[in-house]
Amino acid sequence: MEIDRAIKESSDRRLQTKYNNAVYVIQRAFALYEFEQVAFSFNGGKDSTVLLHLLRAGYYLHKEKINYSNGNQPDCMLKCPIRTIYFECPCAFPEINSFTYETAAAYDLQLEIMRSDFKSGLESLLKEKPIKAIFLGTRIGDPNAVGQEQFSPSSTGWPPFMRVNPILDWSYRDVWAFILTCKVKYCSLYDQGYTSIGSIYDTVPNALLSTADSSSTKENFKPAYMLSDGRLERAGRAKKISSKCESTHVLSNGMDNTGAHRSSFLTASIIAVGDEILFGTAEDQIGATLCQKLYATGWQVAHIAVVQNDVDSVAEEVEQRKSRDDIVFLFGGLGPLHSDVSVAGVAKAFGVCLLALLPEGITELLHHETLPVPLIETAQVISKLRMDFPDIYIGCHRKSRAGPLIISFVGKNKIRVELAAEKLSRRFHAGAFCEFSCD
Ligand SMILES: Cc1cc2nc3c(=O)[nH]c(=O)nc-3n(C[C@H](O)[C@H](O)[C@H](O)COP(=O)(O)O)c2cc1C
Ligand SMILES: Nc1ncnc2c1ncn2[C@@H]1O[C@H](COP(=O)(O)OP(=O)(O)OP(=O)(O)O)[C@@H](O)[C@H]1O
Ligand SMILES: [Mg+2]
Repeated sequence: MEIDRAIKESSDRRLQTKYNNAVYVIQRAFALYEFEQVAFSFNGGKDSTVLLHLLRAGYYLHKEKINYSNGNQPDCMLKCPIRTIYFECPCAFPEINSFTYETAAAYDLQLEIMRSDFKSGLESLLKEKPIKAIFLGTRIGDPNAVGQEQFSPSSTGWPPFMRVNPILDWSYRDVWAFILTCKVKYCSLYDQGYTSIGSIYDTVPNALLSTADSSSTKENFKPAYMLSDGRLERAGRAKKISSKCESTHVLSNGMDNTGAHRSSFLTASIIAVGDEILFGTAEDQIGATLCQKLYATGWQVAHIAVVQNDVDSVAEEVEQRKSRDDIVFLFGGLGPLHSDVSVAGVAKAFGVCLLALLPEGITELLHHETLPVPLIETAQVISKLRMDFPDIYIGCHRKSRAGPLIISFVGKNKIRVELAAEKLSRRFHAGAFCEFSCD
């Protein structure tokens, strides 16, 4: 099979691993479901083009396992008559439409054309056909990939089916390495500088591939596979500028979809997490420095915020900024202390779980060179103290990266505050605290 052979003959070890894993997922899906129970969601884009050829390879290898012979068919045309769903939209690029139709015909894909929105289209299709699993070319980094795994049931409110995402962990570079290594056809728009394709209203060539110089009148673009930083794959896609104003998008050519000019800067936002900044006991020094550095490198800082050490406050701020800005910086609240909730807040904003907390018994690894006690040990003691003193606010911060940990106790009853502080100091050896002050 030509795809399998091209990958095996290539010297790209990373691509071989990605290919093997994806084909494994596909073969497991073919083993789990009957052939008529699976469908392929194909839209002519680069990711679904990669998936098409992986499906062909997976289908061939699956069939081979159950002693199937494909006769004398030339293998570059190996068909995969899988049920294929295409949501055709009047706002699709004509090049995308024709590529989808031509490819479907070339590989004998059993095309089901849908002209409604995804959800209602799938609802009616699933009533008619015995579909249980749908292959998608979703990749980590796509806006809708958050929280998904290689096998992910459809979301609540959607008809029930399994989403199978064989290339979920593929990078932009992996996608192009596959396409170029296997020499498969792809939609012509990618040769004109488009790096991710949506509708004609929200997609332009990626400005990072522009070859324009001031003398030429027409702007030319390098092909998509020349984009060196895959993180900027969606730079040619419109950005929703406000959740309240769904219909207004900003394109990277500086125009919004109403034709008005807007800033063509990439935008950043900065979130500082720290009660101490809000109490006025510490100053945020990082934010201002970051603004200067970003501005100097051509970014526009659209927003800077300080939030409490509180999971929901962090989640709310991240949630709002992530859909508006190209990058969100967050600092503070990242250690092992009870008040360090930033990572949990970010996970909540993305609707995912935290993959790793720290296992017990690695306290020595967390020893901070200027702290006489491992930070994690302090964290445990303070957590316990918070249970004993629910009436006292216990905050922790450091003035600088190398500075000592400042633990503050705030409460209405001075005796209780002193008692809490004393209880803390008794838990550590003499000299662990270099200073003790009471306002
Ligand atoms: C076959 C198929 C299944 C989908 N299943 C889900 C789903 O279970 N949950 C969901 O929120 N969106 C689902 N979507 C919608 C996608 O998450 C996403 O909105 C879509 O690919 C469009 O991306 P766009 O909004 O950038 O055009 C599905 C889309 C397709 C084509
Ligand atoms: N109109 C559609 N019809 C069928 N499937 C679709 C449609 N739009 C998206 N999908 C599915 O969602 C996946 C992810 O879409 P996405 O736009 O990120 O990728 P792509 O179109 O393959 O490539 P690109 O990122 O270059 O646009 C597709 O690979 C496809 O499986
Ligand atoms: Mg697309």
